[in-house]
Amino acid sequence: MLKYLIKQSKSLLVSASIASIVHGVCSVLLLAQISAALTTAEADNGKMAFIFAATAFCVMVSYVVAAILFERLGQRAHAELRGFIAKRVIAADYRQLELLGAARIQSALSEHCTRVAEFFVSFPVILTNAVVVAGCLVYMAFLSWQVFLLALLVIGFGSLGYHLAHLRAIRHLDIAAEEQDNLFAYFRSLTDGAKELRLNRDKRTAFYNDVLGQSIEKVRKERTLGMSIFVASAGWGNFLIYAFIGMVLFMLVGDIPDRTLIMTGYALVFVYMLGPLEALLLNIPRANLAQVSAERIDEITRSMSSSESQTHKVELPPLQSIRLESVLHRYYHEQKDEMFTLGPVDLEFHPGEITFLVGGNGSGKTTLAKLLVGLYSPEEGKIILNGVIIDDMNRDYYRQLFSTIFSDFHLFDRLLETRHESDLDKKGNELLTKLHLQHKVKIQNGAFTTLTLSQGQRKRLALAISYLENRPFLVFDEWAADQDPVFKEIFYHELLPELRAMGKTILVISHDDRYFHLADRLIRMENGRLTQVNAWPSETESETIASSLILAHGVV
Ligand SMILES: Nc1ncnc2c1ncn2[C@@H]1O[C@H](COP(=O)(O)OP(=O)(O)OP(=O)(O)O)[C@@H](O)[C@H]1O
Repeated sequence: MLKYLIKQSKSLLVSASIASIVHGVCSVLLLAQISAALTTAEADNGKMAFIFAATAFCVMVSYVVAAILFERLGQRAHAELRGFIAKRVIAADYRQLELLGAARIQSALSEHCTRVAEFFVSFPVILTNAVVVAGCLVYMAFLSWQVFLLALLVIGFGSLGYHLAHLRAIRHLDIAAEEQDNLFAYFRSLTDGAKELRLNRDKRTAFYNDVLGQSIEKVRKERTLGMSIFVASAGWGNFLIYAFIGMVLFMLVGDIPDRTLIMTGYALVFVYMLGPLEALLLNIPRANLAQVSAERIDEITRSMSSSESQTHKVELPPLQSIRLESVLHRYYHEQKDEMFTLGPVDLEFHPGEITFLVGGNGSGKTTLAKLLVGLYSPEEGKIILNGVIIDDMNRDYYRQLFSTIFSDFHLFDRLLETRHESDLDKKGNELLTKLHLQHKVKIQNGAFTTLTLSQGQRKRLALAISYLENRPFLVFDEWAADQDPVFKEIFYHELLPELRAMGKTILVISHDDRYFHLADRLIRMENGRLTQVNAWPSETESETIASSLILAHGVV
């Protein structure tokens, strides 16, 4: 991931790095000039002052340029990452997203993204200070090769200690990053489960103490451990530096004649080098944290594979028929080591036909609908549209035939239409009136004035959107379940026949046995299998089917 970001902003990164290196080099030159001014007896003060001022100016300019460029780089990386993950989420196979879960995606989009972007804040600090430290070492080598060799020895020891610490620390940071994904799921429960938590004190206490609190604590503990190991290794580095200074001052320099002069030069270099070294040791762990987050993002985006090609076609073919041939799908439930199998299903749909899909809870109705509309690809069997087999190459195109309202539907706050029809607002508001919503919500400039509606009203709004989408095939998954009796009547007796008259193909998943007789065809699902395909049930027949459903579930 870091490599991808670096590649995306190559020129900006190169410019920012050059500015950082110039800043580091100029800082060391400044040091050399200060040292020379202090230790050289006869010197051309005017010339030295001029060079000093020019170098100081370069330090200032290179610092500002590097800081601005890296800030831009950081913000760009953040935006790129968010865009990259969002695009992957949009393109991912729906089933992969279900398996991955919303929490992990949220965690990648928020926290992990921020940490990776922070790399670009740490990077200039690391780069500039590494240049200053390297420059100081070179300057020391210039003063004395023995001191330089000693410095290399110290750096060798420091790096070894740092590497060992790094291996251990990364393990803890990885555990923290993994737990953070769970934490995001619990954060969602805080808002999604707000009613339940308020109504039940025990649930609230147990949720906080045993679930959320423990997860927060685990992230805190593991991250603290990981970062403490890094900080300890920074301390080890600091200790080595002082040991190095001590050895140079008291052992290497010893009682040489020009001791004071030489000592002044060294002392200056050491003092000058300490700040950058500390900054270096502190910022490397941050870069490591970014690396851990980048790996996590990689892992999450890798599991969002997309086997399908995205459609670019705008025109849809006239729907003649959709045929499901021996279509099969399986869910594997890991915890219970259980498998739910839907199918093999054979079914055919034609335009202007209302099909009711009925069956008990968990029998597989929604799963069949997801297969039909192309959200799942069949594990076995095939779906055939107008004689053409649907596969990964054309499934996205095929999906554009459908407008669906599943029970867990989502309402966007605006009509997301790329066909910019000028009278979209007018058409939308007429539909809202038709669905008795005109006093609750309006469409203005393509956006809904509010979404704070009752569940039944939200479903009517979703229905209005389905009308506007004007797709040939409509799927309603227990749409009428939240409607009052009056609107249920309107839905089954007026809206469905009207949609059929418009030539739409309609699949209605329903438990409303009173209306089964209104279907052109009634199909029944039981434990993943279609047990009955019934054309044009009469009113008495639909009552019989309803009672057989009740008997099948022992509800009498
Ligand atoms: N996303 C999923 N991952 C794993 N298993 C699932 C998933 N969705 C449904 N299942 C399982 O598949 C079975 C059928 O579920 P489905 O939602 O299709 O039933 P349904 O007939 O629509 O039920 P209901 O009338 O309650 O809406 C259930 O036993 C359920 O446990």
